[in-house]
Amino acid sequence: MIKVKNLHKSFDGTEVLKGINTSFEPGQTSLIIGQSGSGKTVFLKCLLGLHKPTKGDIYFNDKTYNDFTKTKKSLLRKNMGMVFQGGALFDSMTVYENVMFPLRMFTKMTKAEMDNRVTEVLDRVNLSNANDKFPSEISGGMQKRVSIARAIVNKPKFLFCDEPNSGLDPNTATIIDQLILEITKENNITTVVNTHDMNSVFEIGEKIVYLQGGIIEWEGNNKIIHNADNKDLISFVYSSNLFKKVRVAQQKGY
Ligand SMILES: Nc1ncnc2c1ncn2[C@@H]1O[C@H](COP(=O)(O)OP(=O)(O)OP(=O)(O)O)[C@@H](O)[C@H]1O
Repeated sequence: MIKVKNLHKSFDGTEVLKGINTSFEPGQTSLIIGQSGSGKTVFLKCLLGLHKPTKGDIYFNDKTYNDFTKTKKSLLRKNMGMVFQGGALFDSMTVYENVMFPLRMFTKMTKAEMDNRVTEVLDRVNLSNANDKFPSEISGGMQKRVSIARAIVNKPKFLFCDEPNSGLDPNTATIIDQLILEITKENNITTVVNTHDMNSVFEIGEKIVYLQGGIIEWEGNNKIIHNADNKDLISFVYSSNLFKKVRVAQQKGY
């Protein structure tokens, strides 16, 4: 569970986040959406502890970063998995080595234990045949699956995904969305996804936070978004003719 209380973040006196209050539940995929420059990345970086809030607090199971000693902060970070926008795989390492990397860095597992865990997660993301391949030898969708495997190999309690579908075709994007949703449920992870992908909003938007100008303008889920009374949100989500038709269908209860 993550609770965000009155979160502010400024850079050189310019306020980017202007008092965010929200929470993210375990076992649920929560999406942060909003126009370019609305503060999504800054918000995600605050959650990850990469930006220190100017004001306000973020609670991870009732503890804030401020409550923690250096050792406990690194323990918390160990409990966080991150899927980066571009995948951020190490080009010089095989798929297997990429996924093993966090275990080598953060645990004292034996080689046999690491082998078991890496095999388990690669199997989970349907990549058991790609162990010896390098990132340049696999498709973008497979790279994203490796990135997800690497993010969950340490059994994190919190999973953060920055634009996990960028650069993927719609079919592959749906597979990645479903994988994130399933892994969230199977492991009861608190998952927060930063996305521009409106398909994801409808597919996995169990909670949706709409940021505009550094504040939350609307919050809800994919079952009620078609009835939102926020004009900016509606024109943002249902911008294409196809999605306008989706909204009409949703309002008719299809
Ligand atoms: N390190 C920084 N220093 C100064 N300003 C920053 C910094 N990081 C972000 N900003 C500013 O904060 C604002 C919000 O940026 P942010 O990257 O969070 O937007 P975003 O919603 O993620 O946009 P996009 O969808 O295009 O990625 C922008 O005006 C940006 O210039």
